[in-house]
Amino acid sequence: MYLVTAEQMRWLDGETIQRLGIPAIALMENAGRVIAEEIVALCRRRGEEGGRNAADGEDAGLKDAALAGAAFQVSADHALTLDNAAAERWLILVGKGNNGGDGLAAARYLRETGIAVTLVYAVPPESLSGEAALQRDAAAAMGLPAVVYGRDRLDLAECSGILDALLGTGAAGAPRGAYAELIAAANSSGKVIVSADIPSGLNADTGETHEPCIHASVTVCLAFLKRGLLQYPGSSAAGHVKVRAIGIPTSLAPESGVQVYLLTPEVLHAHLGVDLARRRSPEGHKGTYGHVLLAAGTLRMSGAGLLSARAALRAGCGLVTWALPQKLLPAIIGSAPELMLADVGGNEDGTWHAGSVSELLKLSKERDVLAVGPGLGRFESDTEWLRHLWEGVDCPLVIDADALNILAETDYKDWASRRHPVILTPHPGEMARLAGVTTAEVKRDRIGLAMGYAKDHGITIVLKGAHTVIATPEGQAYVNTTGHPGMGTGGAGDVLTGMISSLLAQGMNETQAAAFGVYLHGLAGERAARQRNNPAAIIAGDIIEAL
Ligand SMILES: NC(=O)C1=CN([C@@H]2O[C@H](COP(=O)(O)OP(=O)(O)OC[C@H]3O[C@@H](n4cnc5c(N)ncnc54)[C@H](OP(=O)(O)O)[C@@H]3O)[C@@H](O)[C@H]2O)[C@@H](O)CC1
Ligand SMILES: Nc1ncnc2c1ncn2[C@@H]1O[C@H](COP(=O)(O)OP(=O)(O)O)[C@@H](O)[C@H]1O
Ligand SMILES: [K+]
Repeated sequence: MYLVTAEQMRWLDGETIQRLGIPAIALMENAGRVIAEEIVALCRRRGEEGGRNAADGEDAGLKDAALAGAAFQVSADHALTLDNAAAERWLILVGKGNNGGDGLAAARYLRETGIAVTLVYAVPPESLSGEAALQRDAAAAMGLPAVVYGRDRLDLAECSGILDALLGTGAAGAPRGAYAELIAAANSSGKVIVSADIPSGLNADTGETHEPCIHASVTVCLAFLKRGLLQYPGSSAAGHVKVRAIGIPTSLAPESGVQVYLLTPEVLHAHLGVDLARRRSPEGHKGTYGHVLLAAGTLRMSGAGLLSARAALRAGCGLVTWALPQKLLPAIIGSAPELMLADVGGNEDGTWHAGSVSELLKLSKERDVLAVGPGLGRFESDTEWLRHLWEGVDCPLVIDADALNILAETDYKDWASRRHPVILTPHPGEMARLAGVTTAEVKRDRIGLAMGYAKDHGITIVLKGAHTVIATPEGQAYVNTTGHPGMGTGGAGDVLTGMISSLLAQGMNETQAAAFGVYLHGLAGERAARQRNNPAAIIAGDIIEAL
């Protein structure tokens, strides 16, 4: 599934209208209809008590084999049929642009089901133009009651639900005047809110929420998923996002320049070529599945290295060598018997020493991936140490945690270019240091920032946190939705580093390994949570055990 910007969406609208010759009003009709269908579905879910609904009626009829086989049958448009329609009263908040037009079309379809609707114009209806004006006139001709905000009396307490069709992808800046007042009133009404396309007040590209922004229960996103709906806080404002087709062909998307995808099993398989079943050759042996070298851990943070190493093993690679300061050895021996340990010297206090680089370079010659960073800490000449690894290690590199902080302090673009790929796995704080911006700036547009950085530096970025973004040097991005806030627990990122390294060692390319690693990490987190009373109870080791 594609994730588009408002600009790409406008291009797609335009092409459908101009090249395909589909009138804009037809797209708006489709939009209105799918929005109405989702509202009806919502009313049906919450409202039914006793009595049969239309679906039950159909089922009962079909169960009667004699009738089903012989009798002529007619059924109504189920998607727009509602038994308890009389109990519903919806307010349709109508903006001046096409988003308002979608709302007006939806109002007509809702009225057809028997739901009482009242149009609430944010601006005088005379100021609508184009297709929205056509919808205004159709609604008026149908006799739908309408009020104008600020001119007529309005009591939100009298409704059973609110359709927010104030602002869509054409919005610029924070909602102004009547728009802002209506959004604030809708939010404080306590009524269920459905948003047309995006919650009004949301930046459709970045996911920033203006003050005020609608807090919807459901957002009926039209044609293509908007990037802002996948980025927090936009994701929270949108509620349950339902993407519905309105007649704009998906085949146009590649031409629009869209490069961002929702990370689904289908995208992993069909677009990235990942074998989700991870089939293995019957002849395979531990040498077939690759060997990860991990440079991680200090005496104080030995657990980070252990978590990464164990996660790498559980993610399926054949062998893991953990290179660690000598002082850690007595504490670690026996803690994971499946691991190989490599003593690389180090300082008396159990920290790393830059002299370890020659041993690491030697070890890396017989390994398929080098992962560096978890629990590494900082040490004298660590920049030169990392530079030697960057320039001298002849296999893919995964860089995490303190190794990212080392990179952030230097202009590594000046380092010799590498033959093999690099994956950086920052959380937003580390990303901020790398990009030289504040954490708030990273959060403002995670997708945009990760894409820009990855392309500019010729590396793969895994920007962690809710809805992790994987951005490639070629300018594509994938947004993950597996996982949950319970995974915000010490060491969860170390587990991810081990998993991505393991998938690389098994022969996946950097995009496959990063995307699939993130996806599996989230799924494992979900599985781990199901075994607890509360998702907050999981710890990083549980994620490994759930792999
Ligand atoms: N055929 C199509 O194109 C299709 C379009 N579709 C639908 O159209 C939507 C996009 O429609 P759109 O481009 O008309 O813009 P939209 O979001 O309705 O608002 C713009 C209006 O609001 C105003 N305004 C702007 N910012 C404001 C602010 N901060 N505070 C207050 N007012 C503000 C601004 O007025 P102005 O200030 O310029 O006078 C302008 O007139 C899209 O999300 C989808 O729902 C789908 O049905 C598919 C087919
Ligand atoms: N709300 C969330 N939803 C999904 N995944 C999350 C959420 N919060 C954290 N995570 C995941 O948990 C991991 C935390 O990593 P990180 O911050 O590096 O922790 P640590 O440094 O302790 O290992 C990341 O993979 C991140 O994406
Ligand atoms: K809206």
